[in-house]
Amino acid sequence: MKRRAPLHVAGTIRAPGDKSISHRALIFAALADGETRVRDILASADVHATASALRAMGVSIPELSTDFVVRGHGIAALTSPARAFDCANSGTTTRLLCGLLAGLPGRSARFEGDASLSRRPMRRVASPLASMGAHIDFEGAPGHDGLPMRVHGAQLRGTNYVSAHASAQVKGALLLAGLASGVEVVVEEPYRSRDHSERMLLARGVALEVSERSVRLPAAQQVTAADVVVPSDPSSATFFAALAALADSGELRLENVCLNPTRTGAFDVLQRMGVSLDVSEQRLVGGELIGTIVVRPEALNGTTIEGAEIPRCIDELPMLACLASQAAGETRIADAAELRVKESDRIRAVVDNLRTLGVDAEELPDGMRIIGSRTPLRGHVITHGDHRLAMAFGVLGAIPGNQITIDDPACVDVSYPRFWQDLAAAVGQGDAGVDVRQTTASGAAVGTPLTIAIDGPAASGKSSTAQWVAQKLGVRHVDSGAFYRAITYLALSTCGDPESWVADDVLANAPRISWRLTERSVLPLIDDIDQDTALRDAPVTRQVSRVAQMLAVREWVNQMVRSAGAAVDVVVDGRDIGTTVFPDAQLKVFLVADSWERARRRLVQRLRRRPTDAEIAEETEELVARDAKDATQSAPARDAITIDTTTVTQEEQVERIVALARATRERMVRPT
Ligand SMILES: Nc1ncnc2c1ncn2[C@@H]1O[C@H](COP(=O)(O)OP(=O)(O)OP(=O)(O)O)[C@@H](O)[C@H]1O
Ligand SMILES: Nc1ccn([C@H]2C[C@H](O)[C@@H](COP(=O)(O)O)O2)c(=O)n1
Repeated sequence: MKRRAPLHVAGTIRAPGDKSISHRALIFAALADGETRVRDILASADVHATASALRAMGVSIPELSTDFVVRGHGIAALTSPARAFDCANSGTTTRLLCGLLAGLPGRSARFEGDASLSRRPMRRVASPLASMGAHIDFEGAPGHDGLPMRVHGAQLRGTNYVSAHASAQVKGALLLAGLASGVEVVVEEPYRSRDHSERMLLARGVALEVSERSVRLPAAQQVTAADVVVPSDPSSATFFAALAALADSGELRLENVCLNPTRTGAFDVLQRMGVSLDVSEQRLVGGELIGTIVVRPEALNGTTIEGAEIPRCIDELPMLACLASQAAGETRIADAAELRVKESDRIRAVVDNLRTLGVDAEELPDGMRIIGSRTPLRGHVITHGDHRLAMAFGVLGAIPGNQITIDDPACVDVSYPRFWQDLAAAVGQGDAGVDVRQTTASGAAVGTPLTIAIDGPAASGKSSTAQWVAQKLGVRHVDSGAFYRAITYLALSTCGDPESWVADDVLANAPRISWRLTERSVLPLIDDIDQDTALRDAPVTRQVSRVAQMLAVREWVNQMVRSAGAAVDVVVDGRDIGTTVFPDAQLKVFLVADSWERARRRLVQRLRRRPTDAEIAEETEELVARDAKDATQSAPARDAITIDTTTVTQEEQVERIVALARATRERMVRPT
């Protein structure tokens, strides 16, 4: 089938710093006694997790920027962190620092992560470390070998570890454990995995012996400080190489790309599929080969990707699979079972999404089979919060004629925060400031986020319904009332008599409030701690309406809520979400219920028993009084759909909103 409009791709892309090298730049700087200047680091969520963890161990690391200096004090000076490491979504942070901590006698740390990271297996690092004498406890359910885990550092024995997988994270963890305990470590792998650790350690005076499939770290090695310039990440550059390959005309120049041979498998695959790639300006910087790649479109053919090539392109496989959906013939990916334990089960997620879009794709135990075609692709992609899925399908969404929405475009922050702007620029949508998620050159909606506003009076069921709807749709939930409650909670202890509260004093506490995503819900944190129960207590509930009347506080909450709900599919609940906070929400619902019924539900929720009529009557009075205090900001938006829930079950109202959301999404993907 013919495309509706040609795709012209042009310009120069300098993809962000390499993620693997960025983590290691910080870690090796922390091991050295001296200053390390770090330039062009990837300042993404994953790398922030490593930086925070190292700071908590006493290393001086300023805010990440394009040029900064890390001051390490040597391995012996590393301390136990005062709080658990928040590894967020980062497997590299977890596995590498697990190795380092395990080899530091007398130190210990608890490792925590988000839901996706907590599902990922850690035994692959814990087992070889345990064979060296390390103590690692998994604190989750019995049999669960993921986070949370506690690592107790010890003086380890040397090891000669023969690994069943080619894994740079396992290899890196063992080398760090050996460095920390000063013992010999030999790691043998079935294929050569990424060798950034080896290159960087050699450049820092460590006497490593490296051969094709093994590395030997002699005992008692010191790491010296050495400046780093981080090259562009070839995994990130691959998205743009694929985009250029899919174009009808133009050429894209990818600058400063890391061409380490353990990382360039995807470029080999692209060439085999017929893509024209010219590599020039090659040079060695800090032990890494760097160069420029110019990509031009060509007719694409399917291929087979398997065996030793897999570790060299493991992170690029989602993009290569998406590219295969546009190539002539069949593409087969095998020997890649590792994909199932990445940020998502990337075999299942890629195949499911391709099939949703209309591609003939089949899941294999260790890979997938894809039959290419040029039929326009339509549908909604579920990323499971996986950055590489968002970007791979984002590239397909940029092809004219395709209509693809993406549930969580913001998850690209993990490795490529500027991805959507760079994509917009490459497909000729003007300045890098243009957001390709809104529309592409083809007019296709590429991940235009769906915003659902749920407003209504107290105890009408907003937050529980919003949370349930968000869960069913697989999108984010933000409870705006929780932010009013958080700032009220702090005012209670810092602002004296509530009668004399003024906005400036109340807002002085705002810097102590942040938010974090747990599962799918945004949680306000106070001094980094979740105070959920206290926020629902009577003292806060009694004063929160007063605070919610302060215009400056409303502005602050609106900003917090907008930042928590920006650029992702989201359900937000409150009083003025559809009118003020997200007036452009595509779906607005206003929940109402008889005040007696609302009071009854609130009491059931609070008392966990059937309330008496007298109790309900008293609670009804309080609710009505609260409604009056919140009345100014609580009117329904003109385009809101009002649902009276007095006589329906909560499940029914959730189903109704989910159906409305699906219909809304359908209209967004296929505008009439
Ligand atoms: N249709 C329904 N039938 C029975 N119970 C319901 C129904 N809808 C909501 N509920 C229950 O009512 C209680 C109050 O709901 P919820 O806390 O979500 O209200 P809210 O509007 O967010 O309240 P607030 O504004 O005070 O935060 C919850 O226990 C919820 O499960
Ligand atoms: N968008 C919002 C959300 C909440 N409020 C007010 C209403 C209440 O007084 C208070 C707490 O809300 P709840 O948790 O009970 O939903 O915050 C508001 O004015 N605007």
